[in-house]
Amino acid sequence: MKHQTDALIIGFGKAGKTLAPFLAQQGLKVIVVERSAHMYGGTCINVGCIPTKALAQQAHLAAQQGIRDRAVRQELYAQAIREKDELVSLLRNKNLRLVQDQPGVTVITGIASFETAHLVRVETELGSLLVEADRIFINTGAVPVIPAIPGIESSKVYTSAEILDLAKLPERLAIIGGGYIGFEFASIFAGFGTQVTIFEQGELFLPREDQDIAAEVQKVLEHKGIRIQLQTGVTQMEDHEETGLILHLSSSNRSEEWKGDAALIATGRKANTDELNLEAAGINKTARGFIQVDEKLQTNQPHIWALGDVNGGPQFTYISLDDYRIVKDQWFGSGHRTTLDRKFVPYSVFIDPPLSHVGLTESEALKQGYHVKVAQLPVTASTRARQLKQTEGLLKAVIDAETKQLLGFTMFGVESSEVVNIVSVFIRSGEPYTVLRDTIFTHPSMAELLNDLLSLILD
Ligand SMILES: Cc1cc2nc3c(=O)[nH]c(=O)nc-3n(C[C@H](O)[C@H](O)[C@H](O)COP(=O)(O)OP(=O)(O)OC[C@H]3O[C@@H](n4cnc5c(N)ncnc54)[C@H](O)[C@@H]3O)c2cc1C
Ligand SMILES: NC(=O)c1ccc[n+]([C@@H]2O[C@H](COP(=O)([O-])OP(=O)(O)OC[C@H]3O[C@@H](n4cnc5c(N)ncnc54)[C@H](O)[C@@H]3O)[C@@H](O)[C@H]2O)c1
Repeated sequence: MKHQTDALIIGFGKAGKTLAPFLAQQGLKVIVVERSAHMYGGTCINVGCIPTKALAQQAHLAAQQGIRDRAVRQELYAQAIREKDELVSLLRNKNLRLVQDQPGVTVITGIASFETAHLVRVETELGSLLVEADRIFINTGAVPVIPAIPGIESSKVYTSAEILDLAKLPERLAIIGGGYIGFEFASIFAGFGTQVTIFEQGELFLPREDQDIAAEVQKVLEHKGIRIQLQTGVTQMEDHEETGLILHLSSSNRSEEWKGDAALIATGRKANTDELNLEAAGINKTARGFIQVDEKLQTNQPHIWALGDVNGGPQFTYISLDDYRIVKDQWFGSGHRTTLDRKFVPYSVFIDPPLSHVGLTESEALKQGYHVKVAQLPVTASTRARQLKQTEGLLKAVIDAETKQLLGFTMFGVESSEVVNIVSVFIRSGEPYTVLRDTIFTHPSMAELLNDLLSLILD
């Protein structure tokens, strides 16, 4: 069977699921192909942001109760997994409805691969079909990088998606890789009382952050029982009848073993293109294996675009959403939007409490030749944090001493993932920091700390 369509979207990611109804509302015939019925809504809804943050919230509540009894912790964990599953299932159905119920959009469940630059084969459970499209949007996301470690195929070694379904709370968990995923799962499992050790090959803890911030985060995480071993690689993994899993480790000065129940692989994510047969469409890839795009997300084939993680941009749901905006703007907007005009993109690592940042760090600003003024404030300064009983962490602002502009902001503390968005909007306004310093905020709130933090800057 062969379908003819104006627009074909491969992958039900954030960009694709937003683009599909929009294009249909403009009168285009749209087909969305998603490989798995368990993935309507994409990574974020099913195995990414949403389930991890749902578990993080329950882990936080469990940690606050400080329960040591193993059976009670196991029950709290099992309940959290059940609630996470319910939430994911609800959102997956809602996402499917939002796309499928839009007149003009057809969702096909199957694996897409290129036959030619305009023709795509889809392997469904009921057989194979072809889709011929005028325009094609690739939104197939990313998959975990699995390092070549002997024994990694053990059933006790999990990817981030697999560990979300782990029924039994591990007593000892190793995490390979100290990045976003490693830290967020470390925080989740430590919250439920698991002894977590992170093995990171790099020599610095949180290398992108200023070292005063990194030191504070490390102190708080270690206080929560998370061990962090830098400059450590895993050379072999072995199932063991009594202990469960043994990891053979190598660091610069010694080799040792770790014994526990389970390990999580969190060593980065690579483009999900293996099944696409990009060669048949003549689509170029970058040296890192991502689909090569220009600043308007167009591939070397002018009728094919790549959006989201698969194009090698920052791997965040909100960047995938912005990719949608860039593509939309090319036909239905000013035509000016590009990836180059993304300024001051914030991020949050959802550990407990979250670490959030926007703009330059102090060391980046100094490297770029700015003459800076810096303010720091502990979260204990906040009455709101005291009410919430979450007084860990600190805030830091970096100001250009000459122009008085706010160059960067970091907050390690409760509700930082909200506060950072206020600062991000403010920095883009180009106003001097004094405007934010003197802005009226509600009380009690975490945002009002911005008044106090910026008042520490002396003119
Ligand atoms: C554990 C975890 C936690 C995360 N937490 C956050 C967070 O808190 N905040 C944040 O902003 N980001 C987070 N991210 C990153 C975020 O999930 C991704 O950046 C985002 O989901 C990428 O979306 P996308 O549009 O690129 O595509 P995806 O959402 O990845 O969708 C791609 C879809 O394409 C389908 N597909 C793949 N190949 C084919 C094919 N050949 N044919 C048909 N369909 C195909 C896949 O099944 C998938 O559904 C997290 C990621 C992970 C793994
Ligand atoms: N809160 C969020 O926004 C959020 C949450 C989760 C994931 N994400 C996205 O998902 C992406 C992938 O996350 P990630 O944590 O897998 O990748 P990452 O790139 O953030 O971190 C991977 C880490 O693993 C280390 N590493 C690599 N190979 C190793 C090895 N063999 N042994 C030990 N350490 C090794 C690297 O040095 C690095 O520190 C992130 O880049 C992020 O964009 C975002």
